Amino acid sequence: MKQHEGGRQVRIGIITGSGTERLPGAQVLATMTPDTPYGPTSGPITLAEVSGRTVAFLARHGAGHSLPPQQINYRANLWALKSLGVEGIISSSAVGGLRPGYAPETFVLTNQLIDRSTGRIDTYFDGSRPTGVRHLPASDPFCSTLRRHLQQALTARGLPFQAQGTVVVINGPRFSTRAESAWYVSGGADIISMTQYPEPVLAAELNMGFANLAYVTDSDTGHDGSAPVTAEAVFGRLKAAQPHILAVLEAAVSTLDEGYRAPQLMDPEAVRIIMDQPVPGPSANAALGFEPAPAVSR
Ligand SMILES: CSC[C@H]1O[C@H](OP(=O)(O)O)[C@H](O)[C@@H]1O
Ligand SMILES: Nc1ncnc2[nH]cnc12
Repeated sequence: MKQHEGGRQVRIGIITGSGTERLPGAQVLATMTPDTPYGPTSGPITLAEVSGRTVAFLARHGAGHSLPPQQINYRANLWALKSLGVEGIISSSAVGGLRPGYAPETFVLTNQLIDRSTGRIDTYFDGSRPTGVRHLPASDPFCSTLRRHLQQALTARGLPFQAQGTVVVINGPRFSTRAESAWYVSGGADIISMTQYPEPVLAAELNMGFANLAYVTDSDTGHDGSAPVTAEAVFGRLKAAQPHILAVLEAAVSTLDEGYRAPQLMDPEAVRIIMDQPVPGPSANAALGFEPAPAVSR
């Protein structure tokens, strides 16, 4: 088990989405910008104490929401969290609701996904390392234990939620057409996102558990008679909901006991080979076309 900051173990990661770039209730212990074999993360990773637990926190869109969903370096983000010792990740996302029951201001504990993104690198097992060919069993990409902790937190606060939901993930940055939205509903989707892929499968490839707290900000193209979604409407709803989103994330962290073990879906030896890769450093990142990471601060 890796240890940081005077022997503290970092076992829980938090990845937040649009509108949530800080954990105001957390005591910050350190801020770091880890290099990875895949280039820089979305931004600094903050080690913080939340409800007596040390967590590693990352805002997926970077500082000032500078990264659009299709440009996020998902592989670097998940690799960096694993390298800090993280075993389970709780994430948050703004989503559109596609059906009755998934109305704006409802929370959803996503349990299934349909990937309709394009061009995103969604595996560590791309043949470039001596891991052998690996195929992730992806039937249940969200961790039921982490979802249960989120459910307890939502219930305790009396917040409206759906205990299950299938998310369709589009590439963005544009929103969907009416025809696309209707098609996703006919295919079984309940909610729609631009970021919930490939985070869960990359986490699973590294034997980390992953759960998502989705918050419905809109009704997408307006199946319920409301106006079609705009980014402004999404951010407006998120601003009002932010205290609840943070409280639920923090409460879920507080109830996760030390005995949490992530589903082990990948051969640990293959994971070790991925995690033992040398980190090329900032100059190599630049050669790969990535911006240098911001400076480390403490
Ligand atoms: C501002 S609407 C589009 C943006 O918001 C969601 O991001 P996140 O899941 O990180 O909260 C959506 O998927 C898009 O990236
Ligand atoms: N309607 C929508 N489509 C895709 N991503 C979203 N994020 C929030 N609302 C969304």
